[in-house]
Amino acid sequence: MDAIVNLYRRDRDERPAPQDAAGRPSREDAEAAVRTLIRWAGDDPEREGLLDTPKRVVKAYEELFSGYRASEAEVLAKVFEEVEGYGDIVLVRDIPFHSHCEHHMVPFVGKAHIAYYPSRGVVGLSKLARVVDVFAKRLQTQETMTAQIANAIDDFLKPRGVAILVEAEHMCMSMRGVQKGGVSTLTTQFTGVFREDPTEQVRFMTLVRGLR
Ligand SMILES: Nc1nc2c(ncn2[C@@H]2O[C@H](COP(=O)(O)OP(=O)(O)OP(=O)(O)O)[C@@H](O)[C@H]2O)c(=O)[nH]1
Ligand SMILES: [Zn+2]
Repeated sequence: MDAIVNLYRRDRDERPAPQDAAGRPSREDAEAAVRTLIRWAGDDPEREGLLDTPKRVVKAYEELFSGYRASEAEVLAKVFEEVEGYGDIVLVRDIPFHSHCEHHMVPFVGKAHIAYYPSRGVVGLSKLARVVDVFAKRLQTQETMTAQIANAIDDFLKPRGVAILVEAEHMCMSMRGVQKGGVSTLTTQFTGVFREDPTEQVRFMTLVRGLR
């Protein structure tokens, strides 16, 4: 388990800063690349219905991959130190997200469930959903995304522990390739008390699956 966590930490540390725009192609270059892909798919980028498509696709990419220009540090910067006697799990479940796998650049779509045990403070609940999007809106694997979310909350909040469950359907498995629709992939990451104490993991899973 430690080896896996360390792998992800190393992976995260060695990534080029996502905000670094050096070497980024121009908008015109990106639009030309879309025209090439349209031709590769077998259509004519000069026909009426497709004329504005490269522009739209590039604009959509700005939105779908906005995570490269977002920072978990900014999202999690505001910690409320006052917990006023609360010392149990905070769980925010069913956070919807959509991401793109780094293998095919095809969407994977699902939900994240995030819990932490506060120690020195809590964050606004929306920040947990925002931190999901920081990482979801980049190219990656579900495993990496799960680890990155857990590590970010661990690093910035310094809680007694973090537990994350991510469940998603990968369109690269349903729309192409093996063509198995409706398959769920579940990934988890536990730190601190959740990693050390299996009963806390069970409690987390029970709360995630519990009363609706
Ligand atoms: N572990 C992991 N695998 C993923 C994820 N997203 C996609 N994949 C897998 O990435 C693999 C890529 O396999 P390759 O053999 O290199 O590519 P491929 O020929 O397109 O594979 P097929 O999807 O089996 O057709 C596939 O097995 C995908 O199911 C992810 O988030 N995590
Ligand atoms: Zn894929």
